[in-house]
Amino acid sequence: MARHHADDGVPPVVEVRHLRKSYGEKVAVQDVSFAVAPGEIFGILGPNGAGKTTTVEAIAGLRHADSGDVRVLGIDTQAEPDRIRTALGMQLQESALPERITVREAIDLYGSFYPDPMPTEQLIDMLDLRDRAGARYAALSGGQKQRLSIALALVGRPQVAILDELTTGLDPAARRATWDLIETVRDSGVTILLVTHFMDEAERLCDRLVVIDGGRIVAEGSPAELVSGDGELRTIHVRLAEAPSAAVLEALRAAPDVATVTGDGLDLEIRGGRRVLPSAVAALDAAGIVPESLRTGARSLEDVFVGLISHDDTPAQEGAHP
Ligand SMILES: Nc1ncnc2c1ncn2[C@@H]1O[C@H](COP(=O)(O)OP(=O)(O)OP(=O)(O)O)[C@@H](O)[C@H]1O
Repeated sequence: MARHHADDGVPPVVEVRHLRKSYGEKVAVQDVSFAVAPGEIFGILGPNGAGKTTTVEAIAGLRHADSGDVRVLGIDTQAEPDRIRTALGMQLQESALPERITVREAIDLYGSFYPDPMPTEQLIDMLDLRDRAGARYAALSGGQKQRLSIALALVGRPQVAILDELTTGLDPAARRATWDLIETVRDSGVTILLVTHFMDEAERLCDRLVVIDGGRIVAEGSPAELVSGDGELRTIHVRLAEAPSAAVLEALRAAPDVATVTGDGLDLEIRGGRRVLPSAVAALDAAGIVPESLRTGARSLEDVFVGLISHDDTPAQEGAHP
Protein backbone atom coordinates (compact mmCIF):
# COMPACT_ATOMS: atom_id res chain seq x y z
CA MET A 1 0.00 0.00 0.00
CA ALA A 2 1.05 3.59 -0.51
CA ARG A 3 2.81 5.03 2.47
CA HIS A 4 2.41 8.56 3.58
CA HIS A 5 4.71 10.91 5.32
CA ALA A 6 3.79 12.98 8.30
CA ASP A 7 4.10 16.20 6.31
CA ASP A 8 2.29 15.37 3.06
CA GLY A 9 -1.06 16.73 4.15
CA VAL A 10 -2.71 13.40 5.05
CA PRO A 11 -4.07 13.60 8.60
CA PRO A 12 -1.88 11.63 11.03
CA VAL A 13 -3.21 8.39 12.50
CA VAL A 14 -1.58 9.13 15.83
CA GLU A 15 -0.83 12.62 17.04
CA VAL A 16 0.81 13.41 20.37
CA ARG A 17 1.34 17.00 21.48
CA HIS A 18 3.26 18.05 24.55
CA LEU A 19 2.42 14.93 26.49
CA ARG A 20 3.37 15.04 30.15
CA LYS A 21 2.85 12.44 32.85
CA SER A 22 4.23 12.11 36.37
CA TYR A 23 3.85 9.39 38.97
CA GLY A 24 3.98 11.37 42.20
CA GLU A 25 7.35 13.14 42.22
CA LYS A 26 8.63 11.08 39.30
CA VAL A 27 8.21 12.77 35.93
CA ALA A 28 8.00 9.81 33.52
CA VAL A 29 7.17 11.84 30.40
CA GLN A 30 8.23 15.50 30.34
CA ASP A 31 7.30 16.73 26.91
CA VAL A 32 6.73 14.37 24.00
CA SER A 33 5.25 15.31 20.62
CA PHE A 34 5.14 13.37 17.35
CA ALA A 35 2.81 12.36 14.54
CA VAL A 36 2.45 9.01 12.81
CA ALA A 37 1.24 8.84 9.21
CA PRO A 38 -1.11 6.15 7.87
CA GLY A 39 0.67 2.89 7.05
CA GLU A 40 3.88 3.74 8.85
CA ILE A 41 5.82 1.56 11.21
CA PHE A 42 6.79 4.20 13.72
CA GLY A 43 9.38 3.38 16.36
CA ILE A 44 9.67 4.64 19.91
CA LEU A 45 13.18 3.92 21.13
CA GLY A 46 14.86 4.65 24.38
CA PRO A 47 16.67 3.14 27.34
CA ASN A 48 14.91 1.53 30.32
CA GLY A 49 12.72 3.99 32.13
CA ALA A 50 12.78 6.54 29.31
CA GLY A 51 9.00 6.89 29.29
CA LYS A 52 8.14 4.74 26.26
CA THR A 53 5.48 2.56 27.86
CA THR A 54 3.90 5.51 29.64
CA THR A 55 3.68 7.29 26.28
CA VAL A 56 1.98 4.43 24.45
CA GLU A 57 -0.35 3.73 27.36
CA ALA A 58 -1.44 7.38 27.27
CA ILE A 59 -1.96 7.07 23.50
CA ALA A 60 -4.16 4.01 24.04
CA GLY A 61 -6.15 5.87 26.71
CA LEU A 62 -4.96 3.45 29.42
CA ARG A 63 -3.10 6.15 31.39
CA HIS A 64 -4.34 9.57 32.25
CA ALA A 65 -1.81 12.21 31.22
CA ASP A 66 -1.19 15.33 33.33
CA SER A 67 -1.30 17.49 30.24
CA GLY A 68 -0.94 17.41 26.49
CA ASP A 69 -3.09 16.26 23.65
CA VAL A 70 -3.32 12.73 22.25
CA ARG A 71 -5.37 11.79 19.22
CA VAL A 72 -5.73 8.45 17.47
CA LEU A 73 -7.72 8.53 14.20
CA GLY A 74 -8.87 11.98 15.28
CA ILE A 75 -10.30 10.72 18.59
CA ASP A 76 -9.10 12.31 21.82
CA THR A 77 -8.13 9.12 23.64
CA GLN A 78 -7.63 10.88 26.94
CA ALA A 79 -11.18 12.24 26.94
CA GLU A 80 -12.90 9.31 25.20
CA PRO A 81 -10.79 6.17 25.62
CA ASP A 82 -13.74 3.87 24.91
CA ARG A 83 -14.22 5.26 21.41
CA ILE A 84 -10.83 4.00 20.29
CA ARG A 85 -10.96 0.49 21.78
CA THR A 86 -12.12 -1.37 18.68
CA ALA A 87 -9.80 0.47 16.28
CA LEU A 88 -6.68 -0.04 18.35
CA GLY A 89 -4.83 -3.26 19.11
CA MET A 90 -2.34 -3.31 21.91
CA GLN A 91 0.30 -5.90 22.63
CA LEU A 92 1.14 -5.62 26.27
CA GLN A 93 4.65 -6.09 27.59
CA GLU A 94 3.56 -8.95 29.76
CA SER A 95 0.46 -10.84 29.02
CA ALA A 96 -2.11 -11.12 31.75
CA LEU A 97 -3.56 -14.41 30.55
CA PRO A 98 -4.66 -17.20 32.87
CA GLU A 99 -2.21 -20.11 32.89
CA ARG A 100 -4.79 -22.71 31.86
CA ILE A 101 -6.36 -20.93 28.89
CA THR A 102 -5.46 -22.47 25.53
CA VAL A 103 -4.20 -20.55 22.52
CA ARG A 104 -7.47 -21.06 20.66
CA GLU A 105 -9.60 -20.07 23.68
CA ALA A 106 -7.56 -16.91 24.25
CA ILE A 107 -7.99 -15.78 20.66
CA ASP A 108 -11.72 -16.61 20.75
CA LEU A 109 -12.11 -14.71 24.02
CA TYR A 110 -10.33 -11.58 22.80
CA GLY A 111 -12.17 -11.81 19.47
CA SER A 112 -15.48 -11.74 21.33
CA PHE A 113 -14.71 -8.16 22.46
CA TYR A 114 -14.79 -6.90 18.87
CA PRO A 115 -17.61 -6.46 16.35
CA ASP A 116 -15.80 -8.10 13.42
CA PRO A 117 -12.93 -10.23 14.69
CA MET A 118 -10.51 -12.10 12.45
CA PRO A 119 -11.31 -15.81 12.31
CA THR A 120 -9.39 -17.59 15.08
CA GLU A 121 -8.12 -20.32 12.77
CA GLN A 122 -6.74 -17.74 10.32
CA LEU A 123 -4.81 -16.03 13.11
CA ILE A 124 -3.52 -19.36 14.37
CA ASP A 125 -2.05 -20.04 10.92
CA MET A 126 -0.81 -16.49 10.46
CA LEU A 127 1.09 -16.57 13.76
CA ASP A 128 2.38 -20.09 13.15
CA LEU A 129 0.60 -21.49 16.19
CA ARG A 130 -1.20 -24.40 14.48
CA ASP A 131 0.76 -27.05 16.42
CA ARG A 132 0.04 -25.27 19.69
CA ALA A 133 -3.60 -24.27 19.16
CA GLY A 134 -4.81 -26.58 21.93
CA ALA A 135 -1.89 -25.97 24.28
CA ARG A 136 -2.33 -24.15 27.57
CA TYR A 137 -0.77 -20.72 27.98
CA ALA A 138 1.55 -21.93 30.77
CA ALA A 139 3.02 -24.59 28.47
CA LEU A 140 3.99 -22.20 25.67
CA SER A 141 7.58 -21.20 24.96
CA GLY A 142 8.59 -17.53 25.17
CA GLY A 143 8.33 -17.16 21.40
CA GLN A 144 4.91 -18.80 21.30
CA LYS A 145 3.61 -16.54 24.08
CA GLN A 146 4.92 -13.58 22.18
CA ARG A 147 3.22 -14.70 18.96
CA LEU A 148 -0.02 -15.25 20.86
CA SER A 149 0.16 -11.73 22.29
CA ILE A 150 0.59 -10.38 18.76
CA ALA A 151 -2.43 -12.44 17.65
CA LEU A 152 -4.47 -10.89 20.47
CA ALA A 153 -3.38 -7.41 19.38
CA LEU A 154 -4.55 -8.12 15.83
CA VAL A 155 -7.75 -10.12 16.39
CA GLY A 156 -10.01 -7.05 16.33
CA ARG A 157 -8.69 -5.97 12.88
CA PRO A 158 -7.27 -2.77 14.34
CA GLN A 159 -6.35 0.20 12.20
CA VAL A 160 -3.55 0.95 14.64
CA ALA A 161 -1.47 -1.63 16.49
CA ILE A 162 0.80 -0.79 19.41
CA LEU A 163 3.49 -3.40 19.95
CA ASP A 164 5.60 -3.07 23.09
CA GLU A 165 8.86 -5.04 23.27
CA LEU A 166 7.87 -7.14 20.30
CA THR A 167 10.83 -9.51 20.19
CA THR A 168 12.19 -9.43 23.73
CA GLY A 169 13.29 -12.94 24.68
CA LEU A 170 13.05 -14.40 21.18
CA ASP A 171 15.86 -16.30 19.49
CA PRO A 172 17.29 -14.82 16.25
CA ALA A 173 15.20 -16.98 13.91
CA ALA A 174 12.01 -16.18 15.81
CA ARG A 175 12.86 -12.47 15.77
CA ARG A 176 13.27 -12.49 12.00
CA ALA A 177 10.03 -14.40 11.54
CA THR A 178 8.27 -11.83 13.76
CA TRP A 179 9.71 -8.94 11.76
CA ASP A 180 8.44 -10.51 8.52
CA LEU A 181 5.05 -10.90 10.12
CA ILE A 182 4.94 -7.25 11.21
CA GLU A 183 5.76 -6.14 7.67
CA THR A 184 2.92 -8.30 6.37
CA VAL A 185 0.57 -6.73 8.90
CA ARG A 186 1.67 -3.26 7.87
CA ASP A 187 1.24 -4.13 4.21
CA SER A 188 -2.36 -5.06 4.99
CA GLY A 189 -2.91 -1.40 5.96
CA VAL A 190 -2.34 -1.35 9.71
CA THR A 191 -0.37 1.57 11.15
CA ILE A 192 2.10 0.28 13.70
CA LEU A 193 3.63 1.92 16.74
CA LEU A 194 6.59 -0.13 17.84
CA VAL A 195 8.22 0.29 21.23
CA THR A 196 11.68 -1.20 21.34
CA HIS A 197 15.15 -0.84 22.68
CA PHE A 198 16.66 -2.91 19.90
CA MET A 199 18.43 -0.81 17.32
CA ASP A 200 18.58 -3.58 14.74
CA GLU A 201 14.83 -4.01 15.03
CA ALA A 202 14.23 -0.30 14.53
CA GLU A 203 16.67 -0.15 11.64
CA ARG A 204 15.02 -3.08 9.92
CA LEU A 205 11.35 -2.21 10.51
CA CYS A 206 10.75 1.46 11.22
CA ASP A 207 9.93 4.06 8.58
CA ARG A 208 10.51 6.75 11.16
CA LEU A 209 11.23 6.82 14.84
CA VAL A 210 11.73 8.99 17.86
CA VAL A 211 14.37 8.41 20.49
CA ILE A 212 13.10 9.22 23.99
CA ASP A 213 15.41 9.76 26.92
CA GLY A 214 14.41 11.06 30.33
CA GLY A 215 10.86 11.68 29.11
CA ARG A 216 11.91 13.89 26.19
CA ILE A 217 12.47 13.34 22.50
CA VAL A 218 16.17 13.59 21.75
CA ALA A 219 16.06 12.61 18.06
CA GLU A 220 13.51 12.04 15.32
CA GLY A 221 13.71 10.84 11.73
CA SER A 222 14.09 7.79 9.53
CA PRO A 223 16.78 5.31 10.60
CA ALA A 224 18.85 6.42 7.58
CA GLU A 225 18.50 10.10 8.51
CA LEU A 226 19.57 9.43 12.05
CA VAL A 227 22.51 7.30 10.97
CA SER A 228 23.69 9.72 8.28
CA GLY A 229 23.46 12.55 10.79
CA ASP A 230 23.87 15.20 8.10
CA GLY A 231 26.13 17.88 9.44
CA GLU A 232 27.96 15.50 11.72
CA LEU A 233 31.58 14.59 11.25
CA ARG A 234 32.63 11.23 9.86
CA THR A 235 35.91 9.50 10.49
CA ILE A 236 38.13 7.38 8.29
CA HIS A 237 41.24 5.49 9.32
CA VAL A 238 44.03 5.06 6.78
CA ARG A 239 47.17 2.95 7.07
CA LEU A 240 50.03 3.95 4.77
CA ALA A 241 53.03 1.93 3.62
CA GLU A 242 55.39 4.72 4.60
CA ALA A 243 55.12 7.81 6.76
CA PRO A 244 53.60 10.72 4.82
CA SER A 245 55.62 13.86 4.15
CA ALA A 246 54.58 17.21 5.56
CA ALA A 247 53.46 18.19 2.05
CA VAL A 248 51.14 15.17 1.82
CA LEU A 249 49.63 15.94 5.22
CA GLU A 250 49.17 19.54 4.12
CA ALA A 251 47.44 18.44 0.90
CA LEU A 252 45.16 16.14 2.90
CA ARG A 253 44.20 18.91 5.30
CA ALA A 254 43.45 21.20 2.38
CA ALA A 255 41.23 18.64 0.61
CA PRO A 256 37.51 19.53 0.35
CA ASP A 257 35.39 18.38 3.31
CA VAL A 258 38.42 17.33 5.38
CA ALA A 259 38.38 18.91 8.83
CA THR A 260 41.26 17.33 10.73
CA VAL A 261 44.09 14.89 10.07
CA THR A 262 45.65 13.32 13.15
CA GLY A 263 47.89 10.38 13.94
CA ASP A 264 51.52 9.78 13.53
CA GLY A 265 53.64 7.53 11.43
CA LEU A 266 51.66 5.14 9.28
CA ASP A 267 48.20 5.42 10.82
CA LEU A 268 46.10 8.48 10.12
CA GLU A 269 42.69 9.43 11.38
CA ILE A 270 40.91 11.78 9.01
CA ARG A 271 37.71 13.51 10.05
CA GLY A 272 35.46 15.63 7.97
CA GLY A 273 32.07 16.14 6.35
CA ARG A 274 29.97 13.94 4.12
CA ARG A 275 32.54 13.69 1.30
CA VAL A 276 35.60 13.15 3.48
CA LEU A 277 36.23 9.66 2.13
CA PRO A 278 36.42 10.34 -1.66
CA SER A 279 38.15 13.62 -0.98
CA ALA A 280 40.94 12.11 1.17
CA VAL A 281 41.42 9.20 -1.23
CA ALA A 282 41.72 11.65 -4.16
CA ALA A 283 44.28 13.77 -2.28
CA LEU A 284 46.36 10.69 -1.49
CA ASP A 285 46.06 9.47 -5.09
CA ALA A 286 47.24 12.85 -6.40
CA ALA A 287 50.37 12.41 -4.22
CA GLY A 288 50.92 8.94 -5.70
CA ILE A 289 49.98 7.20 -2.44
CA VAL A 290 47.89 4.03 -2.33
CA PRO A 291 46.81 3.25 1.24
CA GLU A 292 47.64 -0.16 2.65
CA SER A 293 44.22 -0.28 4.23
CA LEU A 294 41.31 2.00 4.80
CA ARG A 295 38.46 1.75 7.28
CA THR A 296 35.45 4.01 7.57
CA GLY A 297 33.79 4.71 10.86
CA ALA A 298 30.39 3.72 9.48
CA ARG A 299 27.78 4.42 12.10
CA SER A 300 24.98 2.14 13.02
CA LEU A 301 21.75 3.29 14.60
CA GLU A 302 23.19 1.86 17.78
CA ASP A 303 26.14 4.30 17.67
CA VAL A 304 23.70 7.16 17.20
CA PHE A 305 21.57 5.93 20.07
CA VAL A 306 24.49 5.53 22.44
CA GLY A 307 25.69 9.00 21.48
CA LEU A 308 22.28 10.53 22.17
CA ILE A 309 21.19 9.11 25.46
CA SER A 310 22.46 10.45 28.73
CA HIS A 311 25.18 8.47 30.45
CA ASP A 312 24.58 9.00 34.09
CA ASP A 313 25.31 6.27 36.59
CA THR A 314 21.73 5.86 37.71
CA PRO A 315 20.93 2.17 37.63
CA ALA A 316 18.20 1.16 35.22
CA GLN A 317 14.89 1.26 37.04
CA GLU A 318 13.75 -2.11 35.94
CA GLY A 319 11.05 -3.57 38.07
CA ALA A 320 10.42 -0.21 39.69
CA HIS A 321 6.87 -0.03 38.55
CA PRO A 322 4.18 -1.78 40.47
N1 LIG B 1 2.94 3.16 37.84
C1 LIG B 1 4.09 3.77 38.07
N2 LIG B 1 4.36 4.34 39.27
C2 LIG B 1 5.52 4.98 39.51
N3 LIG B 1 6.50 5.12 38.60
C3 LIG B 1 6.31 4.59 37.40
C4 LIG B 1 5.11 3.89 37.06
N4 LIG B 1 5.21 3.46 35.79
C5 LIG B 1 6.41 3.87 35.34
N5 LIG B 1 7.08 4.55 36.31
C6 LIG B 1 8.40 5.19 36.18
O1 LIG B 1 8.33 6.14 35.12
C7 LIG B 1 9.51 6.10 34.32
C8 LIG B 1 9.14 5.78 32.89
O2 LIG B 1 8.63 4.45 32.84
P1 LIG B 1 8.18 3.74 31.49
O3 LIG B 1 7.70 2.37 31.85
O4 LIG B 1 7.24 4.60 30.74
O5 LIG B 1 9.56 3.66 30.73
P2 LIG B 1 9.98 2.74 29.51
O6 LIG B 1 10.75 3.62 28.61
O7 LIG B 1 8.81 2.03 28.95
O8 LIG B 1 10.97 1.71 30.21
P3 LIG B 1 11.25 0.15 29.92
O9 LIG B 1 12.04 0.11 28.66
O10 LIG B 1 12.06 -0.24 31.11
O11 LIG B 1 9.93 -0.53 29.83
C9 LIG B 1 10.40 5.07 34.97
O12 LIG B 1 11.30 5.75 35.81
C10 LIG B 1 9.47 4.20 35.78
O13 LIG B 1 10.12 3.63 36.87
